[in-house]
Amino acid sequence: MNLREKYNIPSNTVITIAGTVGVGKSTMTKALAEALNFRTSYEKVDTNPYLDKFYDDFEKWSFHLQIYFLAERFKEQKRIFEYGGGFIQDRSIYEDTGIFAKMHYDKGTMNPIDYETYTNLFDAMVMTPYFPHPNLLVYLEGPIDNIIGRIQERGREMEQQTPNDYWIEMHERYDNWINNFNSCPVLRLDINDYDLMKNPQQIESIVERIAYMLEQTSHLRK
Ligand SMILES: Nc1ncnc2c1ncn2[C@@H]1O[C@H](COP(=O)(O)OP(=O)(O)O)[C@@H](O)[C@H]1O
Ligand SMILES: Nc1ncnc2c1ncn2[C@H]1C[C@H](O)[C@@H](COP(=O)(O)O)O1
Repeated sequence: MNLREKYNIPSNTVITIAGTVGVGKSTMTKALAEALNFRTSYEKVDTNPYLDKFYDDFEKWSFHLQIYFLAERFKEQKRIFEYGGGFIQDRSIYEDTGIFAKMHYDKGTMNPIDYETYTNLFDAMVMTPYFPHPNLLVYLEGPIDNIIGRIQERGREMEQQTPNDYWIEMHERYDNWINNFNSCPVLRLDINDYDLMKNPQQIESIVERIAYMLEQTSHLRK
């Protein structure tokens, strides 16, 4: 019996993992998908044709990058729907607009016309009754110093070369964003409360908490 069966998690569940860059979403996505025998939907970083250019020149490339991410996530959304759920998704679509696009608009590195075009497109695509929201958003959070340490250790050059102020501002914005988020149920996990790299068996207690949240919010399922 796998953990999904043990904790009575419906096989069509969709769980999205959210949190700032480097907090551990991909690691959590992999561990949860293995534990629950679910499919994964990862953010493609290595094959993203805009990401390096974006970190080199935010102003020039922020609109292109947002459009690219929106298209990629929408395709993934369609794939999840076609399989009938049973997915762990690495980063939610909500963060694109709620964190990244907004942050660059506020900083002046995404121009107001591009921002309006992007948010109109996002709202038309996502904020419709036809868009299936995930059953649960697992939000990973932790101290900014640990997170910057992980970004440095992971070694994506463009992120390593980005000033720490960028990560600090993003971290603060995430805090505000999650406190006001209400598009689907949320389970918050502090990265200091588990270590899936040293103790992979800790995934069971996380699955247990996920199962509890899903049970508590089961009336929201269609
Ligand atoms: N519990 C942990 N302890 C130490 N390092 C971790 C832990 N979880 C993830 N990492 C490391 O932190 C870095 C960022 O993790 P990752 O899962 O890629 O984050 P994200 O997908 O949120 O950007 C990776 O190098 C990963 O190996
Ligand atoms: N919507 C986005 N806008 C700008 N940058 C983004 C967006 N979504 C992801 N990113 C960046 C941030 C990181 O450099 C990589 C991957 O994110 P990660 O949190 O490491 O999975 O893409």
